[in-house]
Amino acid sequence: ELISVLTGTAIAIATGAFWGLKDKIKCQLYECCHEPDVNFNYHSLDADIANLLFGQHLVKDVVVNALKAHWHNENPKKPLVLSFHGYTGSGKNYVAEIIANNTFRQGLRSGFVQHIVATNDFPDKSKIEDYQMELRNRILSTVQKCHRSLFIFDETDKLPEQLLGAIKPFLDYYSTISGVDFRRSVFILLSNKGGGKISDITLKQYENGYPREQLRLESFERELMNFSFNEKGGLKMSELISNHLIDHFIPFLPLQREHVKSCVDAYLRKRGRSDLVSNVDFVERVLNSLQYFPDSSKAFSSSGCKRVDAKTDLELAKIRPQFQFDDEL
Ligand SMILES: Nc1ncnc2c1ncn2[C@@H]1O[C@H](COP(=O)(O)OP(=O)(O)OP(=O)(O)O)[C@@H](O)[C@H]1O
Repeated sequence: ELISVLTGTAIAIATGAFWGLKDKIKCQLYECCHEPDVNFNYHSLDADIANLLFGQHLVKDVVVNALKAHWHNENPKKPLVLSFHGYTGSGKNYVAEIIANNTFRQGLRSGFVQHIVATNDFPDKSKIEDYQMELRNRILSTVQKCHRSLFIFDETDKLPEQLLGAIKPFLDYYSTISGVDFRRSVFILLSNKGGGKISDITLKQYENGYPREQLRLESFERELMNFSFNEKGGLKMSELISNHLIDHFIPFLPLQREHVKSCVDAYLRKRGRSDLVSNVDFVERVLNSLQYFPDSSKAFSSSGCKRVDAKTDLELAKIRPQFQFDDEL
């Protein structure tokens, strides 16, 4: 009897080792849904948001903690759904990318991250039914491969209502859909909706001379909910809201000149031109090549930090290289 117990144990160990080895080899070749390919790094996410993102204190407060709580919850009731709102160039896609980089080794290139851009992926209105099916299958098959998948819906405000309706069941409190458990995945909806309201609130704070860092999430959340409810075409969005499927509405504030300057500095460092960071004339030329609003105070950049790289490159191209100057002598 002892021999048979020992043999059984040896077989179990050998089988375990075999599967372990097989998994290891497979994961060397393909992406796997566990460490090190999928590993939420709370500390580096926190550090990245603190160091790389300028002027968005609310994002830092809410996003990092919401993700941390969801990731460490053994038994989440639903997927985490974050709705990012704000004007162009304020950092919505950038934050989604930072989240992907701190969760998946391959970042946005991971097979467990789906970046869905409404106007690009679903351009033809007459094909809505095909798109509905396609989108549903895309979501299902991704979560089937990894329950920790991340879905980024860019331009959610331009997503046809039928398509927004198609994703609704995935955001809901169901334990499984077609046998797939969605509760550990994360959905991030990006839109420009509410950008005007966010900017009004931030402008008022600015004009009253209070620091924007004093603005709290509550000042925006109700406004954003009302806005998404009432706006034309926001019907399905309002269904997501009334069913409490969106966990957090996160406002991206319009960026001030000082934040854009931080973007210019960061880009110069990335390009290996830290020497120009303290060159006031150069930095001012870049900043002046962007537009600001409103006319009265020019408080905010119209394109946030979006065109900073291109504008900085343009100014860099105008600088005559030193050696050329020497040559001419
Ligand atoms: N708050 C910010 N801090 C640092 N860099 C930023 C910030 N906002 C934007 N950027 C820079 O500008 C680029 C463009 O921003 P991003 O694509 O995130 O804007 P967006 O809010 O998603 O705009 P859109 O609504 O047009 O899609 C980013 O890749 C990043 O380099």
